[in-house]
Amino acid sequence: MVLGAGPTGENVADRTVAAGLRTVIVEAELVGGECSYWACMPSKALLRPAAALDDARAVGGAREAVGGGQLDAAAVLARRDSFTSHWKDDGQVQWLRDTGIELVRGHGRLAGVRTVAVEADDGTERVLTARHAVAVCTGSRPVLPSDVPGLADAHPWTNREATGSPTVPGRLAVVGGGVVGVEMACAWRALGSEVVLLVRGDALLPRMEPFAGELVAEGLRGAGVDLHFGTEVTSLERAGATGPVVLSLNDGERLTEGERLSADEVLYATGRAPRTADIGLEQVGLRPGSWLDVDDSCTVLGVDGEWLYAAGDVNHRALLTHQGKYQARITGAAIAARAQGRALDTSRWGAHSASADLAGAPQVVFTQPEVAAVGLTLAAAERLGLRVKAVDQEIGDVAGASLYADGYRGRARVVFDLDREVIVGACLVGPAVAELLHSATVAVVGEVPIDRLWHAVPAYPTISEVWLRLLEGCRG
Ligand SMILES: Cc1cc2nc3c(=O)[nH]c(=O)nc-3n(C[C@H](O)[C@H](O)[C@H](O)COP(=O)(O)OP(=O)(O)OC[C@H]3O[C@@H](n4cnc5c(N)ncnc54)[C@H](O)[C@@H]3O)c2cc1C
Ligand SMILES: NC(=O)c1ccc[n+]([C@@H]2O[C@H](COP(=O)([O-])OP(=O)(O)OC[C@H]3O[C@@H](n4cnc5c(N)ncnc54)[C@H](O)[C@@H]3O)[C@@H](O)[C@H]2O)c1
Repeated sequence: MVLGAGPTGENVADRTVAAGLRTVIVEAELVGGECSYWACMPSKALLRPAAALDDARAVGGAREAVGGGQLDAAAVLARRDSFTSHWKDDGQVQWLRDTGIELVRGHGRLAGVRTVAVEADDGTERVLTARHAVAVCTGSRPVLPSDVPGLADAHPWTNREATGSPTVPGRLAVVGGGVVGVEMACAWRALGSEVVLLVRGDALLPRMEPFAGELVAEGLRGAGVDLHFGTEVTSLERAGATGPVVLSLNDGERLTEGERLSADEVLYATGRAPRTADIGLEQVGLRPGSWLDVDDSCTVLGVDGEWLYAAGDVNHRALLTHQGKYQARITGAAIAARAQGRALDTSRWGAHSASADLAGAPQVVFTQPEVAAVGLTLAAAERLGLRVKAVDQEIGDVAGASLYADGYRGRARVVFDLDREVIVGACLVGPAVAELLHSATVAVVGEVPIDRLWHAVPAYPTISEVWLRLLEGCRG
């Protein structure tokens, strides 16, 4: 039985059905989860037109064709709506049906060993007991600070409004310099909002290589985003239900109107919390509201009998759709193996070990410029005590990049393990680097020795030729 039909839950169910196990999936909202309706898909649908326009503007000849025109915001929002299927899940429900997965709609709560009670919208309850396993895939929700006066009454945007708004706000304040903050600042600025990005710390994307945040900051400022570091919101006040919201700031740098800022909407992009407050964790001896600790097979720790699994955002290993789906494949394989009485292979890179979560989870930040990263940063590798060196390369020096965009600006870094002679991390920043990332993921996850990578020849003249310079740097 699977609790939550986001991308992770759907994939666990797909794998257990494929293994011949009867599978029920329980969903409280829309089949497809946060990713399909209020996260990955709509946010990328909002960002892609801006990137396409920037790409055209960066190429002489094409630049003249598009001129100084702005995005057609209504058309972009309509295209976004089509990517969310207008917030209807008929297509995904049909996929469940075609795959042989049974859907039970309602809010599920653990009610004992292998047992889930599902409360339907009309208040009726149905109790289901699984033969083999329950996989909790309930995802995460936005977390807002609890100590900022006026925040709740200001009706702040979370990721749901930021990806689903039917209109473009005139002035948008964004709080938080993580991935949601920078992507949404980029998207709404391109759609015509005046955007102020308020960052508590002194850098964007603090978990990535420092140059990633620096180049994204430069890109945002170049696009007209008003970016402030060292700035905290101390209180908010919304004039009436629909009037502007006034933010009081503890301001590292001076803003307009002394230390007060007025905006039509304010987006809080300040991180995620697990959706576990009301899923019956207390029935199995766990603390409601906590992230679910799992081992590498995604089996929940602290619950006897190896029947409870947790995959996707809810286990806090890597809050990314593709890693959730990867964990789902591992979880499905583990459930099937245990159901068939087979031993698990939980060795590193084994069939039942989500090893890549920690060693090789790739991520793309779809700003202009894009950021694509996998594996360890230099700082993280050093913290682990690895003997490493960083090899840096300006991507614009590569012929393929200069053809891609006039004055291409971007940087790449690989982190090279001097003892094992393999690449343990890579970070690429620049236009169109997202599609280069899988080459880096294969190098990191495959632990391909530098002597063999030397023979992996990138085609001329592509941006991938940056690999030649990076490999020379590793060897030199
Ligand atoms: C704005 C934004 C943009 C993002 N962009 C990207 C991106 O480009 N790429 C990327 O890889 N990741 C991205 N992410 C992260 C990505 O959305 C998550 O990692 C992903 O959605 C996690 O999938 P999941 O299946 O674990 O959880 P979810 O997608 O959250 O799905 C969980 C499901 O469980 C259901 N559920 C919860 N509790 C219950 C219950 N008690 N009973 C029944 N059902 C329940 C929910 O209704 C939901 O449908 C983004 C996140 C945000 C906020
Ligand atoms: N393209 C992608 O892959 C993508 C896009 C969006 C989101 N995501 C995933 O979703 C997750 C959530 O993203 P997110 O940006 O909400 O979280 P995040 O943890 O990446 O960033 C939140 C930021 O808000 C700051 N912050 C926290 N509390 C604050 C406060 N009270 N005031 C001001 N700043 C505060 C934090 O210091 C942090 O920098 C991420 O872990 C990411 O993996 C992925």
